[in-house]
Amino acid sequence: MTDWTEDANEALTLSLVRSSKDKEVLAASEKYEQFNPSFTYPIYGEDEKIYGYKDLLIDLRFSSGSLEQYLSVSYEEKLPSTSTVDDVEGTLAKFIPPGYYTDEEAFLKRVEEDADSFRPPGQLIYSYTRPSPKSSAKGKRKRDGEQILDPHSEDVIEYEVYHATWHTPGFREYHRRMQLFILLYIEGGSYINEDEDTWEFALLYEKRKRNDSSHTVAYHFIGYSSLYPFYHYPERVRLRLSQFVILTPYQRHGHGSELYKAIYQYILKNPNIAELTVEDPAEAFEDLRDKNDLQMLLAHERFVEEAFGIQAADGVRPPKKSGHGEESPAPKGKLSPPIDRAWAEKWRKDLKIARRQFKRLVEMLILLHLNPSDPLSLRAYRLHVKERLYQFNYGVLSLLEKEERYEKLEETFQIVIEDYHRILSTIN
Ligand SMILES: CC(=O)SCCNC(=O)CCNC(=O)[C@H](O)C(C)(C)COP(=O)(O)OP(=O)(O)OC[C@H]1O[C@@H](n2cnc3c(N)ncnc32)[C@H](O)[C@@H]1OP(=O)(O)O
Repeated sequence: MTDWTEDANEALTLSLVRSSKDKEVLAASEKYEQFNPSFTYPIYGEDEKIYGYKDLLIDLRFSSGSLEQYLSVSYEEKLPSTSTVDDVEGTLAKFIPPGYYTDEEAFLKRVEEDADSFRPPGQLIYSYTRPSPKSSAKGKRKRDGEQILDPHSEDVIEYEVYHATWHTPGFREYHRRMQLFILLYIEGGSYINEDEDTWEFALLYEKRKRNDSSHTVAYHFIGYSSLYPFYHYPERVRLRLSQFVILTPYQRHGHGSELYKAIYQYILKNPNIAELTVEDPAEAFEDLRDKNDLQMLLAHERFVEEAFGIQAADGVRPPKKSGHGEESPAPKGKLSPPIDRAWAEKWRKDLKIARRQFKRLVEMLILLHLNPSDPLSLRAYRLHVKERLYQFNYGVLSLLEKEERYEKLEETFQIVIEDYHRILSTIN
């Protein structure tokens, strides 16, 4: 019997299309043609299935910078249209702006035009570089030939982060093309309300030089984050990071971390913003945030000096375990429980980190050099963490009997500590 049901996540294929000139500069590892969404349930329903087709392909392409869209639906066979056969294009069309391309030739022409003219919307707030995937081959003799490549040529790729608001010219339309990625990649993600005027956005692009003598650059979209300001007493705002996405081909290359750093630097520099908070973070994002926050704190000379009681001259990193079961001497800094709360709060405010996150970071940093053979320190640490956990879970814990409450708290403590060890093991 023929199965007329297709998996919507497999049928929907996404691609970012570069102009022919821009494709020339790519390394083989970058020629990611197509990728699939993680979720399609907001579009095609809870079970992410499409009924009525065989070998269905929903080909949704984006011009890699301007995000102009092209949509084509094809299939091997289709059942005669009835109410149970899904309207593939009509359903998706409700989630993208009208006027998308359906003529491939016209779309590819647009891609070529946009590659020359597209510039990111908004203001440049942050940039970084990465070695080009091609650069590792440079300067080395190729195994299959005589050619020695020039080690000084285009070895790095630049990346730029732009800050935009609804008032940025053309941004509203741009955002309408971009927001589909939220539905496709963030579990529980939904479109934001365009009528709320105060949304802010951080947009990440790859800035790629052409191979020719013109030195033209083209911008390719990598990901973005949307942020919402809430009132913060008495006269500032707290910026809440609401959505954050890095497109599949660029994931796990440190771009999410750089976009996060860009947002954090923007907040640090802006006197109107009191702190950064995050709305309902996914686990992968929590890890990204923890890692970057910890690295930032450990690179902060003055913080490390005060926290660990070591002089900058001794190296800004806190003392590490010797690796032979012996511990280095316990540090004499402020990060030994009981913690000086006023000291911690001053740093939290200066660094504009949300309260719960800062407390977690402090707990992780204490753990970094806690001597497991010193029962007094261990006890002080346990009390320190449990006090926060008790307050955080007060609603649930207060309903339990005393014994059960202790058990639950201990259980939670062990889970938290295990997770801290996992995160700490990845940062050195
Ligand atoms: C507030 C919110 O919007 S929460 C929603 C977050 N967004 C999503 O889930 C959308 C889909 N996913 C993404 O867009 C990306 O994968 C992100 C934003 C989660 C991560 O971006 P990336 O560019 O891949 O992150 P980056 O390469 O900087 O990774 C930094 C660290 O984050 C953690 N991390 C990143 N991706 C993952 C993952 N899929 N699973 C577990 N940990 C992860 C790791 O600790 C990683 O360090 P490592 O690579 O050395 O192990």
